[in-house]
Amino acid sequence: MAPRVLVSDKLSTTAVQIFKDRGVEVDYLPDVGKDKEKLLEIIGQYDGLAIRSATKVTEKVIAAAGRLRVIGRAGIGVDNVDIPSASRKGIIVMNTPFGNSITTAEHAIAMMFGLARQLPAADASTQAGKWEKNRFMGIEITGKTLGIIGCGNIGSIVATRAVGLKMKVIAYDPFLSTDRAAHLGVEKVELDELFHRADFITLHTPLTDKTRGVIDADAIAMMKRGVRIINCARGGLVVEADLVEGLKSGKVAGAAIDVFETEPAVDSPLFGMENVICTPHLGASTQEAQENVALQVAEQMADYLIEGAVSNALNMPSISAEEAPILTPFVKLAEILGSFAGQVTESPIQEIEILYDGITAGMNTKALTSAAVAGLLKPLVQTVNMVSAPIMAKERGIRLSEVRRDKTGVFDGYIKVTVTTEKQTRSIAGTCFQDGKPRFIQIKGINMEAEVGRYMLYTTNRDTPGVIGQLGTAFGKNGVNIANFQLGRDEQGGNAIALLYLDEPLSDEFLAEVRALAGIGQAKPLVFDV
Ligand SMILES: NC(=O)c1ccc[n+]([C@@H]2O[C@H](COP(=O)([O-])OP(=O)(O)OC[C@H]3O[C@@H](n4cnc5c(N)ncnc54)[C@H](O)[C@@H]3O)[C@@H](O)[C@H]2O)c1
Ligand SMILES: O=C(O)[C@H](O)COP(=O)(O)O
Repeated sequence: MAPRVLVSDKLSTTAVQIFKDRGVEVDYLPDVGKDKEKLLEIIGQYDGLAIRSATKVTEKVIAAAGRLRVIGRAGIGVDNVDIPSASRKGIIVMNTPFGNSITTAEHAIAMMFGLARQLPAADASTQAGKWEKNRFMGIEITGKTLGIIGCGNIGSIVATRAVGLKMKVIAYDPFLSTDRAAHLGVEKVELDELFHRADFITLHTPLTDKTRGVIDADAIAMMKRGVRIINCARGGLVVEADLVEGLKSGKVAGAAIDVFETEPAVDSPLFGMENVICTPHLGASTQEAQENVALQVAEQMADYLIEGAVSNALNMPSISAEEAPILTPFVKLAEILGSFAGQVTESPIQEIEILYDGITAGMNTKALTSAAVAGLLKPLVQTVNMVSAPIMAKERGIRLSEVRRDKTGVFDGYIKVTVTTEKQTRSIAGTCFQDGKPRFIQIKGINMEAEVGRYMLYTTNRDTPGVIGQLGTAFGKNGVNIANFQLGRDEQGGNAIALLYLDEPLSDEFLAEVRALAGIGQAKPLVFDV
């Protein structure tokens, strides 16, 4: 039976033609994505779902999708898809990470010009017959400072365009290496400095726990009077109520907003404000970008549904059918080791070395390395996957190396990920036991053996009596259950570490309490996709 795909958002009809040509049955129902009940009613009939940002693929939709095998996002952001739920159900989620980047960067630049010369308001006034030549005094952008928050695919394109426009470009992105910044012609700065110096600020990060509300009242307070703010990335990066206050006070001279806290945005306090430009999530809406993403998503989904080939998947490694049973647990292990390193690393990465010992040295280390790098980059680069991880590492100037060697220790084989940043070198090793479950076996050169849990806490301390006791007492006092508690140290009285496997995530307050305990060095909450 031919696989069947539902296209539930407005995609170029190129996608429909490709599905048909590849022998996939397709229903093009571009309004269904906005109709939650209808989507729930019909999703059970499909093997594939092709979407843009309007369709919300919630846990409920996934639960109703009895035969769904692949969700294809014709675009970049997948924050409208519940990926953990899809993964749990074995549904692949794929996107098209580069197809609309240029178009979105151009929209941000257009917004910048729109703000500088108040084009929408000047147009409306002129067409209303007012000829208000004195009302619309603009500013030049030449020589002005553009602050880019998030210098990935789109941010980098904005940067090069702005350099061409003779702007001074500064960027804040924890994953931007000094070399890459130099190559782009931008100055890498810390966030506070960006706020202090920028005349225009443009946002190009994913929406994560770290970036949510990055432009709030405190941030605005640090900015130059007369700053202009552009958001063509995700609603939620800017606290809209704080932006409104900033505009009212005159601190913010203008704002151009393509994405909103709630979409569709049919009502907003920003609407009608002086020098505010709003567009309805149009960043990716050009003929060229829509052709790119529609063609690519349809080809990728057909490849998978017809041939089982996987590309640009966010939750699935590219592995052949034969090697899958042996490799899959080690792919998961590699991703977890990378994720551990990524979550504890706070400065730009220069080098990643992955050591394959014993049986792992004979495996498909390309897939394992990709999984480790994807795990490492994922906390910062939402769209990274096993296919794109090595390219993204390269683009960011990160040196990547593999070392393979015969079995050296008690384990049949293990993987060790060593990350060198501008500040330090850190390593983490793990293996899989017969049960296929990943275990951490060494952190920063200290041996230990710890299971991997969804919520974990990693702490460092000096090996002195009482530190661990206080930690346990603090957990008891706060009613947070510890499922597993593993300790390790390099020598008596030396450096010690602890890994706690918790039943629930820690609150910020409790984490602050842990960090304040006497003797505790670092205390880092970790989350793993297990
Ligand atoms: N308006 C639209 O229609 C439209 C179109 C395309 C993409 N987007 C959105 O634009 C955003 C960027 O897309 P992209 O393709 O450039 O993604 P990307 O993954 O290539 O780049 C994101 C960058 O953000 C950086 N980053 C992550 N956390 C950060 C933090 N806390 N502070 C500063 N930088 C941080 C990452 O290091 C990375 O370099 C995404 O949210 C995407 O969904 C919007
Ligand atoms: O993340 C993206 O690719 C953009 O937000 C585009 O969204 P759209 O496909 O709904 O225009």
